[in-house]
Amino acid sequence: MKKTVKVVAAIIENNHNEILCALRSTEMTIPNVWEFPGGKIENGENPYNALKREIEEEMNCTIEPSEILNVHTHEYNHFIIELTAIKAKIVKGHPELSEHDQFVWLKRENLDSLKWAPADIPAVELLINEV
Ligand SMILES: Nc1nc2c([nH]c(=O)n2[C@H]2C[C@H](O)[C@@H](COP(=O)(O)OP(=O)(O)OP(=O)(O)O)O2)c(=O)[nH]1
Repeated sequence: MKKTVKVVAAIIENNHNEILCALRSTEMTIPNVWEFPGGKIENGENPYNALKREIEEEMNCTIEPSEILNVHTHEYNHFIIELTAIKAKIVKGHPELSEHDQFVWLKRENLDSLKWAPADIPAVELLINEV
């Protein structure tokens, strides 16, 4: 049976109504596709705290999560992901690249110009339709 992995991802919006998109590197699982930064929820961890921890670790900045955009389950070849997308603002620092190859800030209407991780597509569509 495939393992289900719980992942949180941050929909980080700046003051220009742009959203932070991150390119998974060639060394990561599911490489060379765009995602929202975040990572796996640890055992017993609250999703909001997990997201704050992941963003500190992977971008060296502090976020304030606000609300859940959506929760979507997607089956990949080797595992099932339950992806919780949470809206957030940066309250300290600027995103620094470590694990990702690239960051871009995009307006909602341009989000569909990227090749997204399959599990992220429902969140991307919700964001595009928020305009
Ligand atoms: N952080 C994040 N992960 C996502 C998204 N969409 C999506 O399918 N994933 C997948 C990629 C990874 O397999 C998993 C998240 O784990 P992670 O961010 O800790 O990734 P990782 O490559 O370090 O994980 P690992 O498999 O090497 O342990 O969820 C997303 O929007 N954000």
